Amino acid sequence: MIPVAEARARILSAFQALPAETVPLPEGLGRILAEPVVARLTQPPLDVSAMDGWAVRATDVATVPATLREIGRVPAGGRFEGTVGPGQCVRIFTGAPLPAGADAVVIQEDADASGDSVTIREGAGAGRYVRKAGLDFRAGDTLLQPGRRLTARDIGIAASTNHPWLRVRRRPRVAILATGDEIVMPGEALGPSQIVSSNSHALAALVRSCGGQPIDLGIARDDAESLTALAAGARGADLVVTTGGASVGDHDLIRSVLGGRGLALDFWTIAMRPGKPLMFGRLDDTPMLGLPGNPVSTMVCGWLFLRPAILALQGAALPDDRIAATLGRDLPANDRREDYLRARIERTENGLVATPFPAQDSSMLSLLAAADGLVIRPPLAPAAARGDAVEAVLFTDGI
Ligand SMILES: Nc1nc2c(c(=O)[nH]1)N[C@H]1C(S)=C(S)[C@@H](COP(=O)(O)OP(=O)(O)OC[C@H]3O[C@@H](n4cnc5c(N)ncnc54)[C@H](O)[C@@H]3O)O[C@H]1N2
Ligand code: MOO
Repeated sequence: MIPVAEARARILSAFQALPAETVPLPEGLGRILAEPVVARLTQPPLDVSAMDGWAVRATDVATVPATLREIGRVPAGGRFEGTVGPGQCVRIFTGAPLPAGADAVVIQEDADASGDSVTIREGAGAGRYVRKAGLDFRAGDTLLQPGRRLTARDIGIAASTNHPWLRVRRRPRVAILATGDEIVMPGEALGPSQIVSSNSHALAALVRSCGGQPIDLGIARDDAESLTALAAGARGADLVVTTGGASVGDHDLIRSVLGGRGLALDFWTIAMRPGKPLMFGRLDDTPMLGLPGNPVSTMVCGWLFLRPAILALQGAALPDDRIAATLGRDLPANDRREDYLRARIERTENGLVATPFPAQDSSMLSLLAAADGLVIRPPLAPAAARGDAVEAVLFTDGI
């Protein structure tokens, strides 16, 4: 059994970023940026008004009230060709370019207009309500760095600088192979001792939420022929994930069958609960992560080992999902496996409080669905009391 941190490091070292591809801007949402987004223009392109009112010369309104003559008007998208001279002003609207000669804007609430005569009641210093050209960004500025998962805000800024498409990492193709005679697909007729392959679906959803493209290879029966045939479908994937058949029982065939058919293991078994029989290696040329079949073990290992691999394939940094919390209940001493306890995590006036559920059996998906995260108990940790400091994983979108 190798430590959790070593398993994670060995898995991560096997992956590098996939090539980039070009996608239309709206399809960039959630993708990992492969090349910097550099401003193609300056924003705003000219000095513009931030308000509706009159463009003035600040010196003309240094003493108020002051009466000016309106010599024209300029809407957003328009342009006033003349120059504002002493005693003159131009009617202006939000976003419109400031006319030559003017250096400030008086908002319309502070002025009274009658014909072309405008009486200013509140003065405005030079630069008042003027957005200088380039206030937001200038052509050539780097606005977004590679490795970033694109948000709606990022799509907005890329659009504002006139990028119709983006360079993002190709979505990793992740083949998912379930195993077991007792497993059937949702919707299929269930025999008395059969169960639904929740793992296939939960893993596919996890893959998708990390930016990958899941490929369902189906459910291999507990025989060498079925397993070999379905595992062949992994060819061409960037990663194959198996679930079940990882342990030591007579029907746990992943190592015994695939071992003779192209599987080269890097490691098998880690000092972790849930997830002890985790395996990692290559199936021919395809990296392979063998997850334990228990549904909670599959998903907790999916979060801790599969997600980082999919992010590494996209050149994305692993978001920090660790938090400091205080324990909401007493815990017994731990054995030599690093324990990940499903827990409710609440924000209180004393900070985050993490309360592990009393039951932790790795078949109980209901408690995983109810959990906000996982309290981490290091190997051989002594008994802990309510109120003690603990580290926890906080689930974010995707699990
Ligand atoms: N003698 C030992 N027995 C076991 C050990 C051990 O060290 N010695 N380890 C236990 C641990 S820990 C785990 S975790 C499990 C993992 O075993 P497998 O990876 O071989 O998983 P299976 O036996 O195939 O299945 C376990 C459990 O999960 C259910 N399952 C499997 N696939 C799915 C699926 N796609 N969707 C939903 N549920 C699934 C399956 O029906 C079993 O109930 O081994 C322990 N045993
Ligand atoms: O490691 Mo198993 O995942 O404890 O049930």
